[in-house]
Amino acid sequence: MQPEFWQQRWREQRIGFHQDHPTALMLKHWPMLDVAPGAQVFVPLAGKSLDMVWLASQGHRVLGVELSQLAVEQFFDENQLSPVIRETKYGRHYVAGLIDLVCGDAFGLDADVLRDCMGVFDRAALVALPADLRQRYAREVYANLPHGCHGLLVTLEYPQHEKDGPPFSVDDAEVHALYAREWAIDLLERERIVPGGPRFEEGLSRLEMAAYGVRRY
Ligand SMILES: C[S@@+](CC[C@H](N)C(=O)[O-])C[C@H]1O[C@@H](n2cnc3c(N)ncnc32)[C@H](O)[C@@H]1O
Repeated sequence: MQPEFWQQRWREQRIGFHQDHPTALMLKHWPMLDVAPGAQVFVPLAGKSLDMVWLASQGHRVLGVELSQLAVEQFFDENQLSPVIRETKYGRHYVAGLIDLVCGDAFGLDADVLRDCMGVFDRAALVALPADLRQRYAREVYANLPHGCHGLLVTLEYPQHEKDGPPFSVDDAEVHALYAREWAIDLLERERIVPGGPRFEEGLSRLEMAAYGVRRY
């Protein structure tokens, strides 16, 4: 999945993954995870997700990263936020209130910039990546999060041969293979999505969404 693929999706506004509300599984499970209110929460592959607004409303500082400048600009415009912009080696940071959204490559982040992220929220991020990049993502991005960091990972599962991603199917075995050496993984909920809907699920015989609590040892 090359950056140009996503840049084009944003240019053409083919962003069916975007929700005009915060993720329901986050609203349900986040409060039980006990991420301290002042903790910074990492939101990888953030898009213009309203999850960032909700996390900030809970008192969290948010560190998002998103490749597309269009997505970043739409996020601040649509939420009536006026960001202050500064450049670092990680990209262009747009900062407003508790939210710091970096327009840059998640694979360019290091342990230094992520050192305060005691929380993580991953929706449509791991599953947006093809298999080889998922391995790099776990090894190179999650590995830079501090010990004790905890949060929520939302995945999708469906018969991969029935449809091409993204989003890709990432099953329970893969989640464990990617993370279990460094992270405690706890399946919180698995939700069956009724097939035949008008969006991505069209044509799939089975589609499930799973929410995992994750905690770095
Ligand atoms: C499927 S979307 C999900 C966005 C958001 N998490 C949501 O729930 O709406 C994936 C996003 O990741 C961005 N992206 C893809 N690869 C990236 C990378 N290497 N670094 C930062 N952002 C990336 C894309 O531009 C796209 O906006």
